[in-house]
Amino acid sequence: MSDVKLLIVEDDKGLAEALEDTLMLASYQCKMVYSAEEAVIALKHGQFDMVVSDVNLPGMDGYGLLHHVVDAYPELPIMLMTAYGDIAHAVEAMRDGAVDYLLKPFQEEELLNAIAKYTVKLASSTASQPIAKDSASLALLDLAKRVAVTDSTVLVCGESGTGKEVLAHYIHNQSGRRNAPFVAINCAAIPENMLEAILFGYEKGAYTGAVSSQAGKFEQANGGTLLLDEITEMDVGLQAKLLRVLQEQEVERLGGKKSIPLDVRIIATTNRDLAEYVKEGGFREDLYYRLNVFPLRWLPIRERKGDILPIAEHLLHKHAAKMRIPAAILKPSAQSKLDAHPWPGNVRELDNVIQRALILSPNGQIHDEHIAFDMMGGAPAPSEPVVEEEESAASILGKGVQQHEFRIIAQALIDANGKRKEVADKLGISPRTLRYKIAKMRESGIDVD
Ligand SMILES: Nc1ncnc2c1ncn2[C@@H]1O[C@H](COP(=O)(O)OP(=O)(O)OP(=O)(O)O)[C@@H](O)[C@H]1O
Repeated sequence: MSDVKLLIVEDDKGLAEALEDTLMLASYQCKMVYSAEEAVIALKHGQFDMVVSDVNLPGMDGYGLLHHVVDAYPELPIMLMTAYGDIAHAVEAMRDGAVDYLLKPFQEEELLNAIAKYTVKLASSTASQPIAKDSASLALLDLAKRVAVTDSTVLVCGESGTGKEVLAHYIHNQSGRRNAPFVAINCAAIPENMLEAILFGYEKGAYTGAVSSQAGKFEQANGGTLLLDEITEMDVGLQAKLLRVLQEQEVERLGGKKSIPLDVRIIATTNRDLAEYVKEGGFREDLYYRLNVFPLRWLPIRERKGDILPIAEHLLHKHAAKMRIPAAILKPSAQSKLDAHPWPGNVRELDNVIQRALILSPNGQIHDEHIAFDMMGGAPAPSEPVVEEEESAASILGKGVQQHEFRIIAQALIDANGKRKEVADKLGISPRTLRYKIAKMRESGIDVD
C-alpha cells in the first residue's frame, strides 16, 4: 500500500465504489465521502495528498469545494470530475486552481495517471521502469543513463505508445534530481488558451477568472524535471515565450512583476519528425536547436522485437496483480502471434492486447485464440460459466475483480438482450455505474454492442 492518501468525493455510491476499487487496487489509501460538506469535515480532521471530486453534488457542489480547498489548503492538489459537455466549466475550474479535470466517463488509466502525476513526489518509488531486452533498447537505456547525470535537455522521439514518457521518468530517476519533483504536462491535452497560464503560472487578477495566484508547471518543477510531452502541439507564439524562459532560466507569472529563477531539467517528447516539421513551419527552428541538445529515439517495437515478449510478460504480471488473479502463462502459439504482429500502436497496443487476453483466457493459459488485435469484428464469447455457483452476481461484482466483473456483465447483457435497466437491477448496481463499467469494457476492447 502506498503512502498516498486520497479524498474522493462522489455522491453516486455505485460509482464511488467503482472508483474505490480502482484506486485500492492501485495501492492508494482512499477516504470516500458523498458530499462536499463531508469532504470539508474530513479535511479538517485528516491529512490528504490529493482531493478528487465530482462537480455535481447535492448541497455544496464541486466548485464550492474547489474554492474551499484553494483558500484553506493552497498546497493540496484538487482535481474535478465533470460530465461531458461541461468543458467550459472545467476550464474555469483549472483557472480557479484545480490541478486537472477528468471528463466522464474516463478510463481507469486516465484517473490513475492523473493522480500519479500530482502525488508524484510521494509515489516516485513506484514509477515504472522501462522493460528492455533487445540490444537496441539496452543501448538506448545506457545512453539515457549517461545523459541523465548531466543537466542536458533531452528530446525523446518515437511513434505514439513507444514509451517516451516511461523513458523520461527513467532519466529523472537516474539523475541527481530523483528526489525532486518530476512534473509532466501534455501540451496536446491542454486547451490552447490555458497552456501559457498553466506553464508559467499567473497572479490573482491576471485575467478575468484568475481569482487566486497559481504557480505554473515550471515553478512546480523547480529543482527537478519538467516533461513537455508532445511539444509540437504548442502554438508558434507560445513556442517563442517558451524559448525565452529556457534561455533566461527564469519565469514571470502572467500578470506578475517579478522574475522567478529556475533550475529545471527539460525533457521534451514528440512523435513527429521534428526536423521536417521545422521545415514545414510548424515549429520554431531556434527552439528545435535548444531542445535537440541530446536526442534519444525509441524505436517502434516491431523494430526491437526482443522487447515484445519480456514487456508482454511484465504487463501480464502487472494486470493480473491489479485484477488479483494469478498471472496467466503465455503459451508458444500466443508468443508467436505476438511476435509476428506489426504493433502500429506499440507498447500501448500490447498493453491492451494483454489485458484482453487475461480477460478472455480460461484456466490461466493464454493461447493464440486469446490474442485479439482488433475486437471490432466481435469479441470471442466469454469462455467460462459466468457466475460461480454458490456466489451471486452482485457479490462477485462487489469484489471489484475486473476479469470476473466483465464476464458477469457481458453474460447479463446477453441474458437481458442488452436491456441495461434489467442488467443493472439484476446486478444490484445503479444504471450510472453500469454505464461506467460498460465504458471500461469498451476501453479494454470488448465489443459490448
Ligand atoms: N519499456 C516499457 N516497459 C514497460 N512498460 C512500458 C514500456 N514502454 C511503454 N510502456 C507502457 O506503455 C504505455 C505507453 O507508454 P508511454 O505513455 O510512455 O508512451 P508514449 O510514447 O509517451 O506515448 P504517446 O506518444 O502516445 O504519449 C504506458 O502504459 C507505459 O507504462
